[in-house]
Amino acid sequence: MENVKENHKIDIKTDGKKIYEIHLEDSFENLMDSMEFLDLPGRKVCIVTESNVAPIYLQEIYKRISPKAAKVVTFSFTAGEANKQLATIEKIYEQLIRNHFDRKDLLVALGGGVVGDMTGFAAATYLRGIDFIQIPTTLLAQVDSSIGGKTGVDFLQYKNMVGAFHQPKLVYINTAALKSLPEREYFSGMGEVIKHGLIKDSGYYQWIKDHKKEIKDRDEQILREMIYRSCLIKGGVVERDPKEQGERALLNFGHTLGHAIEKLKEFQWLHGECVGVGCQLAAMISAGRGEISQDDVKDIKDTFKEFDLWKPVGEIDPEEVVQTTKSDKKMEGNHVKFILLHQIGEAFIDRSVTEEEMRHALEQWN
Ligand SMILES: NC(=O)c1ccc[n+]([C@@H]2O[C@H](COP(=O)([O-])OP(=O)(O)OC[C@H]3O[C@@H](n4cnc5c(N)ncnc54)[C@H](O)[C@@H]3O)[C@@H](O)[C@H]2O)c1
Ligand SMILES: O=C(O)C(=O)C[C@@H](O)[C@H](O)[C@H](O)COP(=O)(O)O
Ligand SMILES: [Zn+2]
Repeated sequence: MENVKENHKIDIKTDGKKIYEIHLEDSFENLMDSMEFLDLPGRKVCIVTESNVAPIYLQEIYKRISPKAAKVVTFSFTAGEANKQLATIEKIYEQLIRNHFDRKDLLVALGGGVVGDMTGFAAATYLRGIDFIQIPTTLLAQVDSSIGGKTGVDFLQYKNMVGAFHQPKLVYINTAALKSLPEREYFSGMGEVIKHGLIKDSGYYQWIKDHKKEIKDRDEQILREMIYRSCLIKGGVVERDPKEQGERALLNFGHTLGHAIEKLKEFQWLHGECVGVGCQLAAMISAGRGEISQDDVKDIKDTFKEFDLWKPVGEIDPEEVVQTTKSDKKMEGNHVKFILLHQIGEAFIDRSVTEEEMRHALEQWN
């Protein structure tokens, strides 16, 4: 990975070849410069967004793209994880067919991770694959979901059960879009940010702790540095292992139990909140094995708590969590794929975590 133009751009490469750029901006002013290479005059564009984002940002994005493209249409669905499902994908296909979209046309994902995952999946599957770009508008999407090409939907409320790897052609991040993000959603994004520090970079984890006040205040410089550092971590993993053959599984830290809890709470707790809880539980299991200390666990819990990433997990039956985990796609035969910590900043894949260890962590939760 290479940093160019004073941290405004990050190149994502696989096998030494650039596949796309992440542009880190503080407005939408440079969007059309960033999209120049996409040769828009010969292409139709469908901007996919949802009911909370559309009233704030759709008009501006539409106004910028429409003079440059052959035609621009929009598609907006009702916001929320509950709509991250095949029924919404079908409606996107309908809009594309109605407007005669062909293989050279382009989708634009304008929104958070729900929009990004579904737009990417529609792009991966419509006519066996068309191009798409990401314009992420939540912290979670800017640091994590817009990068790396994991696209898909939930099925029977099991997370991301149906999907495809399909990389975007561009990720355009406007950090100013986070000004309108509600606090709970902003803190949810911190679940993935803290995860990045815990699995890959203890210095970054320490930096997050040292700057918690500025992060909470959404200080522009600190926010920019944080998003940049998280994009480097996520992008680096994706470059080395784009299709999750090995290292990329580390990005699943906190997701084994987190996804089960997200399902059992019927998406009332946000993805980043469940990941935060899942990271804390995985830290407890790591400590139970003597990998990290109880002081580390306390430190990790305190850090998540700073961003309201603690939930009353005790209200869920531990047995249900364990059983739900066993129906998730993280099962390999009889073994659940778990990510644990050797130390803060160093994660590893483990396939030997027992039901008893999971249950014990859930019962000890406080
Ligand atoms: N593909 C990946 O690699 C990856 C990584 C992490 C998470 N995810 C997925 O991402 C999803 C979570 O993403 P999310 O947290 O962005 O959720 P989200 O897309 O539901 O957005 C969160 C909320 O913020 C609102 N919103 C979005 N941008 C806004 C803005 N700028 N101002 C005001 N409101 C705004 C949305 O309408 C929504 O209510 C989950 O489905 C998760 O599984 C995918
Ligand atoms: O990019 C990845 O790889 C991740 O695992 C990032 C996660 O934060 C994200 O929630 C992802 O969608 C989880 O993927 P899944 O394959 O466990 O459903
Ligand atoms: Zn996640």
